[in-house]
Amino acid sequence: MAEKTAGIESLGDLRGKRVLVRSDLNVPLDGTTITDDGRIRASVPTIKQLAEAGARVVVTAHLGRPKGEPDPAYSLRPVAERLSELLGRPVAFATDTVGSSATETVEGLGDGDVALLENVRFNDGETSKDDAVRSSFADQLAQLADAFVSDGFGVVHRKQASVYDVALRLPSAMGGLVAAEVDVLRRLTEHPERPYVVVLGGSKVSDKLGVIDNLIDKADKILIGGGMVFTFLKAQGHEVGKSLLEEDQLDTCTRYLAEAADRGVEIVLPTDVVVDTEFPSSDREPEPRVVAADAIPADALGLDIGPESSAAFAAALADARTVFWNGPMGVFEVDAFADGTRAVAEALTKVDGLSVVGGGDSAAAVRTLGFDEAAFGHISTGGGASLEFLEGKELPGIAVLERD
Ligand SMILES: Nc1ncnc2c1ncn2[C@@H]1O[C@H](COP(=O)(O)OP(=O)(O)OP(=O)(O)O)[C@@H](O)[C@H]1O
Ligand SMILES: O=C(O)[C@H](O)COP(=O)(O)O
Repeated sequence: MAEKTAGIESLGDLRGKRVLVRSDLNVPLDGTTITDDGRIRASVPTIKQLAEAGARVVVTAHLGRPKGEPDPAYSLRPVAERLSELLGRPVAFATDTVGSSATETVEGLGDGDVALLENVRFNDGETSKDDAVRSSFADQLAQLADAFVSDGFGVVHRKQASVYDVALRLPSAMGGLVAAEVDVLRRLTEHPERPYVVVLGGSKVSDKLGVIDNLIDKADKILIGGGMVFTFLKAQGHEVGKSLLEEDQLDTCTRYLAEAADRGVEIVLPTDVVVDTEFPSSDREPEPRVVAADAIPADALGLDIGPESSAAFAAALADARTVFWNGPMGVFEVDAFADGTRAVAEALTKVDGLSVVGGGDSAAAVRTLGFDEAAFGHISTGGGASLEFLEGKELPGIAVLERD
């Protein structure tokens, strides 16, 4: 994909030009404190590159999922401050996206200056399914700039005004972050070195089953942990107590298990799990217990893979030459249920080949558990986007840059 798509140099001399950059600055916040700034750091090189080229850089991004109107809980102001620290230069903050503050802020930029517009999802035109509504918002965004750079890999799977429609209105280019992400993910889908092991976990079971469908004829082993486990265990006829379960996906899981067996792909499920009687909360000390995966008590729920499974997953990863990991193995945010995720992360750091971590929570897990990012081949900034890429779906934010 990337080789067909022009990079920033294709936009010509940018000195004095207003360049709108779509970044993914959707970071986790605790109040106004950024708890993981990985996506901001990943966005810095492109913004810096444009500023150094003399462009007047106008960054647009979303935070969370506000309902198409301003909501102070989702303000990008704290992100503007962090971006400014990381860039080592002021970042002007516009308190709206296309209104008077945005216009004045952009007008006030000198060559090489940087501005961040308030959360683009405070405008209902951004995410509207109605093409006309999205288009009219995209027209307003486009008026703020002379060129567009798409650099928010985490949103390229969204057909939204600041990702898709604006690229139809301005000379557009792919930013270095999107190009690098596409390049690595392509290595996972085209001729991966073998053995190729995929590790899936997390809580969004239905979101991830499509990936299994697409990888079942590419991967050698698929290791399943996290909240996904229980729908598979149930599909195998085991009781899962109060664990996360997506009943409507049982048939799909049964089909994948059969298909994998037919094709000689090993689907590895945990043999033991760490359970508790309640989901962790701040007003109760966890009481973790290890039980066999086929004997989860009716009053318990699985919150991590057990030690035997962690060792088995690490062993399955030991000789891998290509690994893709998406979704934590357990509720890693709570120490009592973080061991499985820690074991998989540790195993990935030892892979002799390409190891890719995809998914916002998995990437955050790696960092909060104290691993050095450099020990992994690549940590993707995209959760849904990297999954949809691996599912083989067309990503609107990339397709729009590649059109003739
Ligand atoms: N057994 C479990 N039961 C319930 N929740 C779980 C379980 N194991 C992991 N989780 C939760 O799954 C969440 C992460 O799942 P998710 O599918 O969102 O991961 P991700 O794909 O890495 O992230 P994102 O979709 O944000 O990019 C974590 O908050 C974790 O606590
Ligand atoms: O967190 C993400 O995966 C991206 O920022 C996209 O956010 P969204 O799922 O709300 O579109």
